[in-house]
Amino acid sequence: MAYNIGLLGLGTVGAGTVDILLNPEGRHPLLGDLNLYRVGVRDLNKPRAVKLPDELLTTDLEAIVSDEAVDIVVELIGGLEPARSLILQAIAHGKHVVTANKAVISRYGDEIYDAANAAGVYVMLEAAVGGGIPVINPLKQALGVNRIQSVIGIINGTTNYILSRMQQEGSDFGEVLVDAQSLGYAEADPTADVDGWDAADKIAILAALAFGGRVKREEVHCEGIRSISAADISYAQKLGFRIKLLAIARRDPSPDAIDHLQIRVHPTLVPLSHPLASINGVFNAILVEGDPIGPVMFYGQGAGAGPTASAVTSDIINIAAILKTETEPIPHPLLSCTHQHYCTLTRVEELESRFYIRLIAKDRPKVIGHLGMIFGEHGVSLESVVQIGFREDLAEIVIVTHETREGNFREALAEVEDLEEIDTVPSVIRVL
Ligand SMILES: NC(=O)C1=CN([C@@H]2O[C@H](COP(=O)(O)OP(=O)(O)OC[C@H]3O[C@@H](n4cnc5c(N)ncnc54)[C@H](OP(=O)(O)O)[C@@H]3O)[C@@H](O)[C@H]2O)C=CC1
Ligand SMILES: N[C@@H](CC=O)C(=O)O
Ligand code: NA
Repeated sequence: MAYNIGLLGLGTVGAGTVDILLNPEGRHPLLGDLNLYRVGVRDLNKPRAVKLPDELLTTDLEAIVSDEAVDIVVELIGGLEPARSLILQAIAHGKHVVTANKAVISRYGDEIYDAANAAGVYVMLEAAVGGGIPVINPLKQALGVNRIQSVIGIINGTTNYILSRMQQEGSDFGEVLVDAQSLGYAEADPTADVDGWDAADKIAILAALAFGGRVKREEVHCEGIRSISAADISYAQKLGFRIKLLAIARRDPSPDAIDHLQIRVHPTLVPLSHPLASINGVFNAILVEGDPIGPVMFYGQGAGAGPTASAVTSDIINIAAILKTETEPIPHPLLSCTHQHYCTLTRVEELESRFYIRLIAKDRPKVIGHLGMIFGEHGVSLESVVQIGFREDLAEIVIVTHETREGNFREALAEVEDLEEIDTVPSVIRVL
């Protein structure tokens, strides 16, 4: 029995997927049951990384998702529209869907999964988080019996690649971003990577699976890496940290916030001894803590044609396996998504973190005393204060706080910024 694949998109991931589908030797025998039936693109004349017969390609994507012969629609065009509408149309026509599109799923997952459940079809998304790393299906299946306490990850390959090269070579941000784009890691608009939105989409998806409730993507606090400078990377190194863009989801430990989740994305100083500190380049890693399993870490290539296509194709064969073994496919309880309620997210001011602050101050007596006093008045205790560099009559001061409520820290910082002796506050970064 052959299952017809309608592929939408033949860019980086689409071409990687075709490469696996057309070269099944030495891979799972179920690949032999798949037939690449139609491929939808925007521009028929564009040079392609894979060679396909002309008659397979079309610019009419709606015809693919409504074609009776298509069994599985694989959406790899990216972006919100027309991806969302095409996925919904595919579902309405009874097609199973595989997608790598975290932007669509994190924003319209409720609509898409409601439609899929009503139609009795699957929407699979292993490639949407962590690229080739199996993390979605393990959260649904192998870790499903655990009470998950936290999910902390480096889940954007582009920013990890940029930060790693800035760390290793002292390279310039813009120059490394161009390399990440040419290697196929970055989104069509790399703003989504650099400003943390891509990681926020992904942690919203992981949190929904880990904690069993829907997450409103717009409530996820998100900061990117544009403001990270070579100076911060170097000071962090001297203080025993690496700067990483972390995506964090955990249960709120406060007794006043039962059932609340803390979900956020921001650059973070990670202690060198922490397992996430040594994840470099396009590699991603996701550290999950559950009860009773304890810590589990998933590690691998989080972007790029081949690794992402591996996840896409594994979802396709999962669906093919179900189609092959079940005459009347019913939503498989470990593969479908059925949660209905929305999780409550803790406001960012209530979060507890340590902070790294780099200040440029006038080099005068009592400056450090004033800083200590202001932070102290807001209940923010300082772990270390180092006056590191001098520039004419200015001093560079690097402070690391103890764990503190973010709201208190922000109030203190606003007062510090108003001090006559403070020239600028170039960096404020949370510390893990
Ligand atoms: N690149 C990566 O490493 C990863 C990407 N992803 C996700 O995978 C998806 C695809 O990404 P990627 O392969 O990098 O994207 P690309 O930009 O490389 O490819 C997009 C493809 O979709 C086609 N396309 C886009 N819009 C339309 C449209 N309106 N009508 C018809 N065809 C269209 C393009 O056609 P044409 O070629 O003719 O322009 C192109 O073939 C995205 O959701 C992305 O977030 C997930 C994990 C990793
Ligand atoms: N642009 C993304 C691609 C995969 O999701 C990344 O850099 O991680
Ligand atoms: Na994955």
